[in-house]
Amino acid sequence: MMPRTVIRGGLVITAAEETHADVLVEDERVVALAASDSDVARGWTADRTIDATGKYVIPGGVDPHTHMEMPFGGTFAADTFETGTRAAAWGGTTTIVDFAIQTKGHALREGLDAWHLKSGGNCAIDYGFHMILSDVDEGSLKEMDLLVDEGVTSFKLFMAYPGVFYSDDGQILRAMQRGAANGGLIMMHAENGIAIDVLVEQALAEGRTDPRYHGEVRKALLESEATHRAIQLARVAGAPLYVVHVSAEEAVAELTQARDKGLPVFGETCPQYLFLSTDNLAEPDFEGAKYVCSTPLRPREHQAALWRGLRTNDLQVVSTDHCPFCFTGQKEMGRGDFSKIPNGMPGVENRMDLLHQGVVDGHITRRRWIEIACATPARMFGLYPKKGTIAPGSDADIVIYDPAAQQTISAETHHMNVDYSAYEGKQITGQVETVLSRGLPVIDGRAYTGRAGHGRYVRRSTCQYLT
Ligand SMILES: NC(=O)NCCC(=O)O
Ligand SMILES: [Zn+2]
Ligand SMILES: [Zn+2]
Repeated sequence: MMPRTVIRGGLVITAAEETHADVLVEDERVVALAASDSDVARGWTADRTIDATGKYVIPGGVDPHTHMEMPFGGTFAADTFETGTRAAAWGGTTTIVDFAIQTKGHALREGLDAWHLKSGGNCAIDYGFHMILSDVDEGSLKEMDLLVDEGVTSFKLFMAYPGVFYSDDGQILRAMQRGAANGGLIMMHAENGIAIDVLVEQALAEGRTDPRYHGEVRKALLESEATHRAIQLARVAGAPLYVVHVSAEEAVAELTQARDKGLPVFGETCPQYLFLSTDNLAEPDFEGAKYVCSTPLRPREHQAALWRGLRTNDLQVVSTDHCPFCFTGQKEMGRGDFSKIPNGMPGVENRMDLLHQGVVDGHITRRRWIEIACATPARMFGLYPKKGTIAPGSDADIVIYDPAAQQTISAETHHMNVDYSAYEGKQITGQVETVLSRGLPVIDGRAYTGRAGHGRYVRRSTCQYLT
């Protein structure tokens, strides 16, 4: 007999509906939902019953943008697949899609194999990969086809970071054309890196070396210019486009304009852009380094445009871009030169809670919370309905969420392998109570009960958001 779990009495929230329903889980899957007061639900027997009275029963979060152990800026992101996926589970995320990296001059396959080695047997929750293209040439274009067939169905390109990940417009166009043919979705880091490097050089030459200048040189106009250019290139290629970590109001406007034309252009933002600002980058005593990421944090006024974009579906997804570097020893590499601060921020544990706070604050509805954090990321990256919803046949990736719990975010209590929290002291209404990953309790009444190696690699299908 397969182990059976019944979750009773909660409010089941999916992107499509909210219902008072009991959920029957058999082994790794959801097998049925039935109204909590129905004879059908009452008739279910189970090995375990979870009482969700007064709680939300929501799909596990799908975070489609993380960088565990990423080599970047002369160091490595501080979370391993083991620590990072455990922290994700604590925060109610049950699937991540991380980025395997092609090293310049090397095959995509080499990069993908390396990421499988790092992650295999170490993850607490399920995971997939996108591929970062650092070297678009005939060889890597051909390899894209093979990767799509293997479930790596999305490819990130960079208009930023010349000499590291940067691709020029010709390379971008070629990759987009290939994506249009093989179904691979192009994800774009849209910032004009060539112009930014000029401004970095000028700032440093004038002695403007503090973390806040990271935000000043990476101008909103250079994000919107690159976003515009990426959209036009995608149109020429006849390819859909997904713009990652959108932070500038002007970039949202580019996406809105494209979508108003009916173009298949999508945008993602991250909690740091919704809750933090250049005020954080300007914190004294080099504390601003904690908030250095790219695209950068923007002045507070941009936040309203991002929330609006999430409401109007001009932005479809909220990921974390989790790329943690410790303040001590890592962020400190950039004392006296902001351009040497490793770019990236921690957040994989905080996303579901911060977005729930967005519900409490009236920015989005409960269903929209689930849509942007679970269902649409799953659809966008070919994981739906296995992930991102609670329905018969879906993986039993389920979170029991207490909407009334009060918590204070802190590095003292978080589970990410990083020595600070970007949201230190922030009060949140709502907290994850129990998390099932394919039926297995990985967080059980706020205790960790998962294990490294439970998480499986997921082969993804191509983007389902258009269909
Ligand atoms: N975002 C960031 O600052 N670091 C991670 C790499 C990237 O996504 O560009
Ligand atoms: Zn990026
Ligand atoms: Zn990233």
